[in-house]
Amino acid sequence: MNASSPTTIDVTLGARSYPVWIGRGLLGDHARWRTMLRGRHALVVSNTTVAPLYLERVAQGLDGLDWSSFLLDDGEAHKSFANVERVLAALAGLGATRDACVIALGGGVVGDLAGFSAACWMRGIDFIQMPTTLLAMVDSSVGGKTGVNLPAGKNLVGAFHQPRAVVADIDTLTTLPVREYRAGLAEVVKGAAIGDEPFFAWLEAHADALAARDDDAVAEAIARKVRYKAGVVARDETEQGERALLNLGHTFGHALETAGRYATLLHGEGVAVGMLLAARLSERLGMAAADDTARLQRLLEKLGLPVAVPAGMDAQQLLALMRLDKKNTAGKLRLILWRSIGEAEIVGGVAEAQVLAVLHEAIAPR
Ligand SMILES: NC(=O)c1ccc[n+]([C@@H]2O[C@H](COP(=O)([O-])OP(=O)(O)OC[C@H]3O[C@@H](n4cnc5c(N)ncnc54)[C@H](O)[C@@H]3O)[C@@H](O)[C@H]2O)c1
Ligand SMILES: O=C(O)C(=O)C[C@@H](O)[C@H](O)[C@H](O)COP(=O)(O)O
Ligand SMILES: [Zn+2]
Repeated sequence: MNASSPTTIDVTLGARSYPVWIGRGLLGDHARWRTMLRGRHALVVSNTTVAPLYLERVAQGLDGLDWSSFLLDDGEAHKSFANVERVLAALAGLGATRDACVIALGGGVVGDLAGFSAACWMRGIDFIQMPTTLLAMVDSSVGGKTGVNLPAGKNLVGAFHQPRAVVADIDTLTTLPVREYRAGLAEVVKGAAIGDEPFFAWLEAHADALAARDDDAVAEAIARKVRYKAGVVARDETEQGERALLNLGHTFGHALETAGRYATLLHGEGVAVGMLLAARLSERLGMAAADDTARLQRLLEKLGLPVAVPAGMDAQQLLALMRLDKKNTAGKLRLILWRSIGEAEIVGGVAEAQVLAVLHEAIAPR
């Protein structure tokens, strides 16, 4: 895999189809992504950690355009409505017209917020995802879910707004801290756990290589996960059905992230713990076998991911946060559970008592 021959995976959505390019040196491959910019204006949204590392590489490709950058402070807490307003003010300052393009350079926080800002400006302009975390490459940059958090919960405000292209330059992963890298692996495991048992078995077989950040294993894991997600999104762009499966572990995980005020668990870490809680709930409801839970836990541990609810969390508070999850209907919890590895399903009307039992057990195990 190199700059001249990246892996290309198309997200097929008719006239709004777009390529996901995965390879080395892609931020500097200006000829490739510059063709995606239609107008005269571009706003690069990044953050104070990523911009010093990679903004210059992107800036060289914007020569001749009216462009500027807007940098967020680092962290999930900055995926906020207030920052959307600031990005929109930056677009206004640039004089951005409807053919302008927002470029999201960073992890999922930058991508979600920049994408939502692009969806709002003049009722929707182009944006390009340039993911620089593993999590953003395998998940958040693909599929067009954009949005921000509210104090009441994660991603409560947002829009489906697809990017024009995704430029995943895997060279950027060399500077990614190990904890962030591992958090990205959780979303890879999730894809396999939902609907691809052979991929799950491949992850088990390559867990040591992935934990050691072996280049070939990482590149293959990225491509396999993106191919899987692109297929789901193409079949169900706005989550009327199948796409909800991509939320495995998220009802619990989002509650854990929010309860910790984004200072305790990273998103991917919340998903790791959340998947395990979903597996235990599946077991409790008689849907799945304990062996599958154990297999999931072993893989997460091998990849260096947390598997326990952090100390000090309260089951009732977590349940209250779960009640605001977007999948719920008619005041009832709707969760993604599984029958076995690779066979997840949407389960409505889950009794709160069962969820609480799983939470209590996890918080104070016997
Ligand atoms: N839209 C979706 O479909 C979707 C999917 C999954 C997650 N998400 C969202 O994505 C967010 C999590 O994304 P994330 O895990 O990328 O977190 P993040 O955006 O906070 O990035 C993680 C950390 O890595 C730093 N960083 C980024 N790239 C770097 C690099 N190359 N080198 C060094 N440091 C780098 C960032 O500054 C940050 O400190 C959450 O808000 C989550 O809700 C959205
Ligand atoms: O793309 C999707 O669909 C997902 O659910 C991917 C998730 O990994 C991601 O965290 C997403 O942001 C969650 O969305 P939400 O609808 O639960 O807010
Ligand atoms: Zn996620």
